[in-house]
Amino acid sequence: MRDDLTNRGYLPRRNPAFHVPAAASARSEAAPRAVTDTTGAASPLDAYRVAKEPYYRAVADEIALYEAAYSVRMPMMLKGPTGCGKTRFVEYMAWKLGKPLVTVACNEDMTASDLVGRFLLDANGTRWQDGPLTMAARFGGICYLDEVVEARQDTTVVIHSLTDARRVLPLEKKGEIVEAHPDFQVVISYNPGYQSLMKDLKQSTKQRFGALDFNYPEHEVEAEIVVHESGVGLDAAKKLVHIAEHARNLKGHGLDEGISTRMLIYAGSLISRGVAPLAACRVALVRPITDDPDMRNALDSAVTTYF
Ligand SMILES: Nc1ncnc2c1ncn2[C@@H]1O[C@H](COP(=O)(O)OP(=O)(O)OP(=O)(O)O)[C@@H](O)[C@H]1O
Repeated sequence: MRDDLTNRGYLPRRNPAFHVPAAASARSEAAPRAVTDTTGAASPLDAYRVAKEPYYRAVADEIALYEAAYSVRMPMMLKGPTGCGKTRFVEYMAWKLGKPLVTVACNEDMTASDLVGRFLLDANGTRWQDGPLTMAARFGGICYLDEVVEARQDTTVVIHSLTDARRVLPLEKKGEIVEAHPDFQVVISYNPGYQSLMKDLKQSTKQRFGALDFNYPEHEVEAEIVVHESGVGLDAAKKLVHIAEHARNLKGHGLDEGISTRMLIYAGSLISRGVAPLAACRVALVRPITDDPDMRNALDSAVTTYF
């Protein structure tokens, strides 16, 4: 049930910051494909397999481009506004390529040790615990740093030696240099709308990545996604997309960000469970994105145009 809800967008996939993907808990359906390190031992990344095919509706040639990038282990940057499908895409690609996916939700309190690892004290003394980046590098996973720009620049630089020709990670505290497993890849997500001079990636970080642009899909495709993910009918889904398009035109004119595909799925989910469309749109589309009374009125009247 939880997986069903997660796949339909009701439940968060990425909290806490360093997590086992929801799909991993439903692993029993797929034949287990053990991850091995170079010595052939089983790996802790087994828990990070995406076992069930995630629903992903391709919008252009992003799947082929990503596959080509992965074939040369090019680090990738997924650029686009919030809730437009970047995370779903990387989950789908990890499944398609049969690689474990280790996701880290970046934040400004994150330190390099949170990524790389640290010594822990337990009953038997101190022991080293790999962080998510080290684990993915050691055992060959895709490490997805979501909203990487939220991390401080001195944290982000730890990925530099892994994202150029060296493909190594020095663990200074441990006195070890980890050579990245051949399957290892770093993927970051980046919302260009949020960037400011104070908060941006260094050029020396950006230039280590290939980049794929994401945006809200065109009308028919977005409606198809909303139908699939929320269970709402196609007519209502199309109306929801019209409302979103209206709001997206107000970005920069009173709205910081437009209504995302994720929000449309929330609205569709409420409608498909019997909530009146006006109320569903207010709760899921209008109230979350603005507190400005005039803007709320403008969006409410856009809603009443369609419902
Ligand atoms: N092309 C798509 N195919 C299938 N589902 C999609 C697609 N685009 C968006 N979605 C749906 O929209 C929801 C939000 O997308 P997702 O979580 O991938 O956004 P995101 O771009 O990673 O957002 P954020 O930057 O906030 O993390 C997904 O859970 C999925 O249901």
